[in-house]
Amino acid sequence: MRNKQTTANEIKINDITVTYRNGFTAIHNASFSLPKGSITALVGINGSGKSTIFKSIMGLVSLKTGSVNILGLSVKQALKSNIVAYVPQSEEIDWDFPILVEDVVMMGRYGHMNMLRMSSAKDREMVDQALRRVNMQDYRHRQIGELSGGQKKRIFLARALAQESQVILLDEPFTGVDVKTEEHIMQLLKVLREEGKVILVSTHNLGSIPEFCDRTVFINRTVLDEGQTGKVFTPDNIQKAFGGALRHFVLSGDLLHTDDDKRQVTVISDDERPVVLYGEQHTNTVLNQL
Ligand SMILES: Nc1ncnc2c1ncn2[C@@H]1O[C@H](COP(=O)(O)OP(=O)(O)OP(=O)(O)O)[C@@H](O)[C@H]1O
Repeated sequence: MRNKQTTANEIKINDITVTYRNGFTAIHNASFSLPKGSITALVGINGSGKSTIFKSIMGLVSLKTGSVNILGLSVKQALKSNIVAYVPQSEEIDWDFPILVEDVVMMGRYGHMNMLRMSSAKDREMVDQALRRVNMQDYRHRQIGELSGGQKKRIFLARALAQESQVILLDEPFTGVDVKTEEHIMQLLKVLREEGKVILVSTHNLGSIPEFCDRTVFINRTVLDEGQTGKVFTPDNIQKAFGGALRHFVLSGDLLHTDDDKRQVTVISDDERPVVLYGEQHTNTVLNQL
């Protein structure tokens, strides 16, 4: 039986296995929790199952084993209650579809409207507010397809804000965005965390994880490790998750020191923002982002 006491303050992924129709098992026996008022990074190589985890939380794939509990509700109940918002990867969207920016954001309000989808003053106010929060109010009458990659991301984030959801899932929010937009999105996510939202972000920007994610889940078709970023974001786990799939530079010995100091600088990069480690091999500490 569902125990509201232990799950109402978190999303609980419990031993899930997802097998696609072609028989491929993308995720097996994965378990982790996402507490309210936290930002969690979902980290793994291409094809490790990050999008499949998102789809499991949104009820878009059926589970072969296990369960997903969202703040005390089943996935079906959570979707019905409109408490889960999703910011998709850019590739998933047909940008040629003719639709205005403000209409994309208004889509976040659909769950609050009746069947005729007539927007109320409150709906319009929430759209205005959401556009202001992502600093895109001047673009509301533009076609979404005319915006840059970073601007499109902000509009989809605005749609999630307009939805007033409890849970925000962001699939690669920093891909193709400039540093300023990345900073802006991170600041906004921090504010949403303070508001008590549950935020799950898949990202290849390893360097920004210690800066803004309280928790990290490393996956490769199952959970390799998970917990507070300060504890689990270690060189060993990064290596375990990415193996040889990372760009890896080590500066040591003569390049750094004139004495026999054994400490070295290690720069590990999956995509854009690298993670920088300093210390002796295996005792490196994360120096945070460059
Ligand atoms: N509809 C599907 N049918 C069959 N296999 C699928 C389907 N969707 C995804 N897969 C497979 O499941 C695995 C996990 O895919 P998923 O999209 O979850 O990975 P990901 O970690 O999000 O990857 P990326 O970082 O490239 O976005 C991949 O091997 C993929 O080919």
